[in-house]
Amino acid sequence: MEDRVSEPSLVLVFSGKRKSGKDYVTELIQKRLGSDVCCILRLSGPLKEQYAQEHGLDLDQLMGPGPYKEQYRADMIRWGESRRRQDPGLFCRLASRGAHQPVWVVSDARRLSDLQWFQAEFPQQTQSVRVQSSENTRSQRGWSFTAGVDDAESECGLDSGVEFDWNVINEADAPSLDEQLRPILQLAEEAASSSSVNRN
Ligand SMILES: Nc1ncnc2c1ncn2[C@@H]1O[C@H](COP(=O)(O)OP(=O)(O)OP(=O)(O)O)[C@@H](O)[C@H]1O
Ligand SMILES: C[C@@](O)(CCOP(=O)(O)O)CC(=O)O
Repeated sequence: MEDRVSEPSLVLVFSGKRKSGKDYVTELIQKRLGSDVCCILRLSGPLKEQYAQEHGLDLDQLMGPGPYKEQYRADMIRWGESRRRQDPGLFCRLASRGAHQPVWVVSDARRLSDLQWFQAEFPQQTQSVRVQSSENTRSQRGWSFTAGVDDAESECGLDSGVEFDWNVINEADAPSLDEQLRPILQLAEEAASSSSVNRN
């Protein structure tokens, strides 16, 4: 693996629908664990970087939560799919370049091939996490159904056929995120401390 500094002790692979809160939840995990222990890997990061460069777009806005990226989403999906057809692990590999923390949080798996890549590379360490929110809640966060996006593989590729190790309900009337994330954070802390023992 090019540029990999060290093997992770735990890889948490997150997926969820648009505006389910994948970024929000994964950023909360990183905040709780600290950025020395936990890095966030966005598979869409290298994809958006290259897409922005080729199309002369504003990368910061493409990376953010606002409406800008939605104008380009359908075309970015097509563009990314053509790259993935040539090399299904491309964005997984690029996103994990240089990651050195013991806990990796992959914020945006969308296809079975994304999850399978991490499971194949790190069979002992990989756990899958699904973030769930109702359509009503997602709409309040700015989501509206877009044909060609919300009914395509990018949004539906992990809807069935996967038994997630963890499910997080990101809703106001669900138990607090801190409460739901407690066992995951505990696992991550154990993984991080076993990695520091092994490294010393
Ligand atoms: N539990 C929460 N409390 C408050 N705000 C939230 C919560 N979850 C998500 N949000 C807000 O909802 C919006 C969408 O969340 P986020 O960007 O994390 O979703 P996402 O699944 O990464 O979306 P996408 O990939 O479609 O951009 C953001 O503005 C975020 O701050
Ligand atoms: C193009 C794409 O990477 C956009 C992801 O954007 P975001 O994670 O929703 O901000 C989706 C995809 O890979 O199909």
